[in-house]
Amino acid sequence: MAGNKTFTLSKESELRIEVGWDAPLRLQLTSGAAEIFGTELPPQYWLTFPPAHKFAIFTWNGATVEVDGIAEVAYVADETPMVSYVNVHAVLERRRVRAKEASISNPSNHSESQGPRIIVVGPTDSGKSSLARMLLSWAARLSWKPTFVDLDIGQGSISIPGCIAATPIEMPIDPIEGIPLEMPIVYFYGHTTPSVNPGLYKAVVKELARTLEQQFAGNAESRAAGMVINTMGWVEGIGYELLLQAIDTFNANVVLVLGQEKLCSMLKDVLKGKPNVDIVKLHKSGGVVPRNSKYRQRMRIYRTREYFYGLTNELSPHANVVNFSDLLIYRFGGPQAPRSALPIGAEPSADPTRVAPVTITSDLVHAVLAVSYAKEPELLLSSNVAGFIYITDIDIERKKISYIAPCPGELPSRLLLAGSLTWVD
Ligand SMILES: Nc1ncnc2c1ncn2[C@@H]1O[C@H](COP(=O)(O)OP(=O)(O)OP(=O)(O)O)[C@@H](O)[C@H]1O
Repeated sequence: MAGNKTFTLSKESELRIEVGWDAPLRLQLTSGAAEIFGTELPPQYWLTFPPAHKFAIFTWNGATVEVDGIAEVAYVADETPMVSYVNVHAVLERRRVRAKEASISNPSNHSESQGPRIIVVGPTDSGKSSLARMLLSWAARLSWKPTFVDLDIGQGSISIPGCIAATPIEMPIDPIEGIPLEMPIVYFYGHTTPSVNPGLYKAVVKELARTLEQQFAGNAESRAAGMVINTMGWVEGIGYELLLQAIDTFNANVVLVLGQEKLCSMLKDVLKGKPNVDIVKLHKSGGVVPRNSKYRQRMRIYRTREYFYGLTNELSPHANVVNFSDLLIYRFGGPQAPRSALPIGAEPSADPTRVAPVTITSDLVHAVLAVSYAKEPELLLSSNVAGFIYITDIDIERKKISYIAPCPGELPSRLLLAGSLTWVD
């Protein structure tokens, strides 16, 4: 599709758009009211969407939208699962109101004043992130500040890939800029698939849950607003095991299962002993665009680039050179004890969460490292991270490391974590 085009949307329909890879696309709402994943569009205002963006403009009561530019795909669909999604939102809203009332009438009872803890599960490309966004934005439009937890290390939307993170959502999510990056709580796993070190993945999930639990205990407002947890699309084998762990660790009480009967019945069966957990099956939207591994890889690069340079290159990252001795780099899952060092008969067991120092070699060039808030190496697992740097050069002779950081000045800590994440400018 090329040039300007006006789309007329009738009640409860949506315009689905896929922006091409080569150029951005502009659009404006010319009449009526419409929203993108729960966030209302400003009227008569041109919005520019970057290449490869895929989204839907949904209207409850009718709207017209003018599109300028080339879209790879643009069509109107009037069959959507949006009514069922908003019905879930209405139930959640009542629970938040009840929790808030309880926090006023009985402030010491933390279980009654706990709002809904929703976890969105389903296979890859079932629309989990989009549904999580809608639920968060609809809640934020009603002045709640729900916490968004993203456990998807492949396509993380709060931090960079390889991390799990949480952040309060205080405003409807910007359809272009996404989740605001202000002060999220980020834990570093270091790889983009959990199978590299499932034990570590479980441990960082636990750490994030522990930190959030502490925050909720002291903040009645965010406790009542509850949380929305987005998960990975891996629902078989270890992936399924990790889902169950997440439901349990975050004490989720609403499990929304997108588009898979089998997963829903498995969860109902395994969670039948927990009557306070509601499991709700929802239809996947026909608009969800399946993404292949190449696209996902490209989006990961895009996301890391955005961290260092900003969405529109508005950040200017800083190059620094330090001595080897200025930085202490560790990695998790570090070396298991050799058999010879074990008591006779004992089997070597690698602790997936044990940290080991990393020897600085040229192998670290292009590595993305997390800067930890930990005060000592033993605390690396339980500490969240302040941000990331990437290594541009290692001078073995002069023992110097060159790196790029998103902001100037000294790093907040000299304890860094390495995984398998890399970035090439
Ligand atoms: N109704 C829709 N119309 C058009 N595009 C959509 C719609 N719903 C979702 N999308 C797009 O489809 C893609 C996949 O959706 P989404 O990210 O929500 O799925 P997911 O299940 O979270 O994926 P993952 O497998 O990464 O976990 C995204 O680019 C999203 O913006």
